[in-house]
Amino acid sequence: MLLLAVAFIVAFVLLLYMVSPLISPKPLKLPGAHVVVTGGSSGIGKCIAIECYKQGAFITLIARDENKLLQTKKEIEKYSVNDKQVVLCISVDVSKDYELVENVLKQAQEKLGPVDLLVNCAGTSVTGKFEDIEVNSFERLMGVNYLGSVYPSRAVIATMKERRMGRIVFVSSQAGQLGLFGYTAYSPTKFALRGLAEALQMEVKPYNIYVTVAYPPDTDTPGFAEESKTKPLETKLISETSSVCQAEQVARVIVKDAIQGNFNSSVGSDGYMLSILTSGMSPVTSITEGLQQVVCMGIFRIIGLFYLGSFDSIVRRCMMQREKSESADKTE
Ligand SMILES: NC(=O)C1=CN([C@@H]2O[C@H](COP(=O)(O)OP(=O)(O)OC[C@H]3O[C@@H](n4cnc5c(N)ncnc54)[C@H](OP(=O)(O)O)[C@@H]3O)[C@@H](O)[C@H]2O)C=CC1
Ligand SMILES: CCCCCCCCCCCCCCCC(=O)[C@@H](N)CO
Repeated sequence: MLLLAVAFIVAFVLLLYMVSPLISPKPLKLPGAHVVVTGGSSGIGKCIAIECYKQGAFITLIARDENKLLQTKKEIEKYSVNDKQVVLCISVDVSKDYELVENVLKQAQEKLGPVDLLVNCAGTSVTGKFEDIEVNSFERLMGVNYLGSVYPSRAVIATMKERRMGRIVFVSSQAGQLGLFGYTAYSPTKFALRGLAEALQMEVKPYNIYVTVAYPPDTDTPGFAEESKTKPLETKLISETSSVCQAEQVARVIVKDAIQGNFNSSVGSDGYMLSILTSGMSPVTSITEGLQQVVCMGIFRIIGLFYLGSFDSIVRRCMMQREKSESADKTE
């Protein structure tokens, strides 16, 4: 009986592997490809642009600050692998006016050809207690992080469908996989990207277009330094659970996953566990990935419950500390 069950499982797994070429996309060829990176003038976006440029791609950088763009262009050009390569800069706010975003992307495509890979990396964060975050910050973050990814994607998708090829990356965050103290304005914008990516992937898969959602951990960038200035103590302590990554490393992983057309892109062991744990109804891009999810999800939930317990106790300790020092202040 046991033997029969084992034989059945083995046969099932073999069958899965036989059909695996049907669900695994063909890798994207970066040499000569046109890669657009929003938020490409700083941090993770800049490193993604450098990584693609090193592999022979033509780059369009999109961000608001022109000086930062030009400086980054110079920095990237140091890594050229042939003399035809171009780095184009476009100064535009990705979150304000759809028509404008569509226009500048049209111009970029006239110069460097149709977009092969779009990386939506422009984003920003605000941390604080729910009641301390300015009301307009909720709207602003949704604008930049969510709509700022919708607009460029919406602007390139028709051409990608016509060409029956293309890749779109959404840079979410580990805070787009679980909600943490201090991230009431930021997390929802990153969760939203996951919903967008799942729905879009189902629409465009028959057109050979693949969508990737990246969930980076805390990463050493100018944006992270800015965020750290006003981060609540609770958020700091909780985040220290996992260490801060280098932007180059995060970028390498994202570019590799985008090339392979993986739906999910995560960094490190926490990232791996979180992605398995939150895989839900997201598409799989390899049999191995599906099997890992089936086998590991329960165990990772148990580990996750311990993490949640420790986060709750951090929050409680901070609250008690605060109340103690407040009452001490009053009695003085
Ligand atoms: N660093 C981290 O710890 C993590 C970051 N992330 C995500 O990764 C992405 C990049 O983060 P990071 O590298 O730290 O960020 P940085 O702040 O270092 O860079 C942000 C980039 O986005 C551009 N940008 C911001 N707002 C707009 C806008 N409205 N229109 C166009 N461009 C804009 C900025 O240029 P300019 O200001 O000139 O427009 C800049 O190029 C973000 O989406 C972030 O949420 C995810 C997980 C962890
Ligand atoms: C089995 C499950 C294990 C779970 C481990 C969870 C560890 C959580 C650490 C979360 C760190 C928050 C990252 C946010 C980064 C970000 O987006 C901002 N820095 C942007 O600037």
